[in-house]
Amino acid sequence: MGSTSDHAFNVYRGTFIQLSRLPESGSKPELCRDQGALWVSTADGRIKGWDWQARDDQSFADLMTRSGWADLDAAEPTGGNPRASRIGVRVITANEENNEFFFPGFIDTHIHAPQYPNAGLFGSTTLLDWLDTYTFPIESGFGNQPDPKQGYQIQTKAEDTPVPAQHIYDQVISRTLSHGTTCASYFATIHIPATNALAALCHARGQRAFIGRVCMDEPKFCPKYYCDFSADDSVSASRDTINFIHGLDPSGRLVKPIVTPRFAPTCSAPALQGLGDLAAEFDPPLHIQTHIAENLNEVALVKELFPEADSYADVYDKFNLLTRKTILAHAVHLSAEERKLVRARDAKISHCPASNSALGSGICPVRTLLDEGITVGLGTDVSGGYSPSILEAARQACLASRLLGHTAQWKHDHPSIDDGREKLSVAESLYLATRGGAAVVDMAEDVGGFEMGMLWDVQLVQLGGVKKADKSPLEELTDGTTDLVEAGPIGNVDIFGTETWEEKIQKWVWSGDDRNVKAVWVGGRLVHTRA
Ligand SMILES: O=c1[nH]c(=O)c2nc[nH]c2[nH]1
Repeated sequence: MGSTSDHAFNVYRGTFIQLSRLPESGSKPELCRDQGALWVSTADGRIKGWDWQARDDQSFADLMTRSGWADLDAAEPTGGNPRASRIGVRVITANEENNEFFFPGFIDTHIHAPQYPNAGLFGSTTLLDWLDTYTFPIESGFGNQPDPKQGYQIQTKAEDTPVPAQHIYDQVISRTLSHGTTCASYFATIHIPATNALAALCHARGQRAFIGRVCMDEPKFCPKYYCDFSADDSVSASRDTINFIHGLDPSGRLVKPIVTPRFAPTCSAPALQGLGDLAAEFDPPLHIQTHIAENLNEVALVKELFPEADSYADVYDKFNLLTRKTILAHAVHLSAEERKLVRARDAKISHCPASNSALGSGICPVRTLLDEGITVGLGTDVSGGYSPSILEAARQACLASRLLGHTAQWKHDHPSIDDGREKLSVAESLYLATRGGAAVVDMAEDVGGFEMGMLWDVQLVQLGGVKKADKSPLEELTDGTTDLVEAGPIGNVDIFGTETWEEKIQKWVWSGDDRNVKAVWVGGRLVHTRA
């Protein structure tokens, strides 16, 4: 928020639901609910306090008076304390009647923005043929057409960005915000202008983002029409986008660069080395993102391409790409040794269950990762994943975990345990979507919950229909009224008035979507409202 705001605080009123912090690895998060008022500074978009006593109108009025605040949108206060002598605030209310609540914004720790037009298009492909059939062709369109004689040219001027690329990126941001995603770690393409355009759009639209220019220089694997010229080009083109993003947002308050070797098969050893060095050159070191052990054929290919490495994870480690600021997408097929290495380096994992099912990659053993103390968040992995919704990713994480116990690997690793502990609860999946994701992008102190000083990266969720009468919908039904959603359905989550608040959250996870997201804020700035 800039200093141009006409008021010092926004005061949020109603129900606030978040996940508890985990006291130690292996412990399980719980859903926590508070009711009352919480205030956020318009100067820095951070939470400055709350009052969980201020639940009813009278105690809220007392809080306003005590704090010397006046609601700028209300009629002139009556009584002996005129508005002129008070500080103006704006009050935003989550309406209890309509099952509204504030919830931390979702964090998408792995999404390919240029692949969005392909969301839902994958046929029966698996990773390696999917890349050739769908992915490289669409990504290559984010630069100008290659010269048939000279091959692919790295475009460096902003005006070289094809118009459709701008439009697609704008749509990705609109769509992810509408699903409550306040922060995303984006893979762009190899093109400098289009990568910069994605960063500029996130900055202008107010979405927190990590932006990575994709590096891929290995001619043995990359198609001729979509490949960096050389390892040096991979590094210098990345440096150009990093410089652009640092210029765009010098404080890194909203948008940050992230070094992005696509994955080991597309990168030569000199490129991997150069990118590891590039990330380490900055103070603090830059974030890094890549893919790892998504698919068994990919794992075999890496073994063939890097025979000197002990494992896939070791390839990245040898080039200093396994750091505490590294996001490894997928990690479906890591060995126990590799998990130990990932844990030792404190690298993070983006679990992408929708993609893993869509491309038939396998079932990531999330419980094992968590038990071993590895930090995990959720990724949509558009367009290996078909949906830009992290709520869908949370749902798919729960479902995939329910199949995990049926796999030969799980049975082999846990021969005597059959207690269903591999299953992720709704609370755990929402933890991965919020606090887990925050830890993956190294922002656990800043986003993912409602703690003092945290940024107001939040969604306002609404469930059920908007109530017309005072009666609960169930009472209306027993009265002979048959139309439960007569007063206006809000998505697929029907609330009958008999549910506990925890049950409402379960219903949201299993049946909710963007229709339930009424408003979204990032750093205190309103960035989306439902039409
Ligand atoms: O899901 C994936 N999406 C990609 O674009 C990709 N590239 C390498 N490995 C990948 N996996």
